[in-house]
Amino acid sequence: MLHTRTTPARRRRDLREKLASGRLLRVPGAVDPLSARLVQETGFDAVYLSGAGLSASLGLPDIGLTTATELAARVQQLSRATDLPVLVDADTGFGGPLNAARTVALLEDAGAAGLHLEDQENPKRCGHLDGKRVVPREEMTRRIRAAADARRDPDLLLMARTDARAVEGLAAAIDRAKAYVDAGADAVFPEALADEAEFAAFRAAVDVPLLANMTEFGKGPLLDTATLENLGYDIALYPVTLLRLAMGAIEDGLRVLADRGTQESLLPRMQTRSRLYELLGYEEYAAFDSAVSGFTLPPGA
Ligand SMILES: C[C@](O)(C(=O)O)[C@H](CC(=O)O)C(=O)O
Ligand SMILES: [Mg+2]
Repeated sequence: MLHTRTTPARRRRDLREKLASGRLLRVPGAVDPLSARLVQETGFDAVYLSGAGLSASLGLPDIGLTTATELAARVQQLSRATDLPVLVDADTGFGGPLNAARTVALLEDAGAAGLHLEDQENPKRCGHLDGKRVVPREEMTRRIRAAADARRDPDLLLMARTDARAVEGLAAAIDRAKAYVDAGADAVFPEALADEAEFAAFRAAVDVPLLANMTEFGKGPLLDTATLENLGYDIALYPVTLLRLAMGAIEDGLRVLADRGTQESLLPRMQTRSRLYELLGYEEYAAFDSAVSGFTLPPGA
C-alpha cells in the first residue's frame, strides 16, 4: 500500500538470484505503474521499462528524444508500485561515456535493478528500424567501462546490448559482445537476431546471461519459452507487448463507442471497477487511514 517496502538493494539481489537459478526469466514491459502491478500479480520475474514504450506513451517515436531524467522518473514510479526488480532500457546512456556513468547513477538512485546500454550512435533509433548505426567497438567498451565504474551497488545488473547484427553481421556482433563482457558487462542483449540458429550461435559464443528480445512485428522470430529455455537463454523480454495489447483494445473500443453511441457492448472486455479497486488496494488505504486517525501518543510520552 502507498508504496512497496522492498528496497532497491533487495530487488537487485532478487534479480541476481533469479538469474543464478539458471531458469528462464520472463519479463514484460509495463505500460505504467498500474500495469506493473498486474505483471507482478500474474507471476512474472521482473518488469521492464521499455524506451520504445516510454517514448510512445509521451507521443514520441523511439529515436532518442526522451531524456535521462524522464526515464529516471518513470523508473521511480514503477519501483514504488511493485516489489519486482525493474530492468531499464537506458538506450545509449544519453551521450558519451561520462553521460553513461551519470545515467547509471541516476537510474540506481531511482531504484533500477538492472539496465542495458546499447552500442548505437547518438541519437539512437529503435533496434528494428533500418538505417541505425553503431559506434566503433572501442567507444562502446568505454561506455560500458564508465557505466561499470559508476555503479555503487555491485548487484546492479549491467547489460550490454549490441545492435551490430543488423549493421555488421552476426560474427561482428558476437565479437563486440565478448569485448563488452571484458569491459565489465554482466549480461548481453543481442538485438535483432534473424532466426533460431543465430540465437544458438550467440549462446555458444558468449558465456554470460543472454536476453532474447521477443518484440512483435520486428526483425526476429517470436520464440516460445520452451524454445528459449532449450536454447539456453536467461531472459525472455516482451518489451512492448502490453502497450500493443492496450492500444489495440483502446482503438477498437473508441471505434465501437463512436459507431454505436454507447459502450454497453464493451463492458465484458473492461476491467471492472471492483477489480481496479482491488489492484489499487482501496481497502488497505481505508484501514491505514482509520489506524492513523485513531493514533494517540501513549500517556507520559
Ligand atoms: C527493446 C526495445 O529497445 C524497447 O525500447 O522496448 C525496442 C522494442 C521495439 O521497438 O519493439 C527495440 O527492440 O529496439
Ligand atoms: Mg529501446
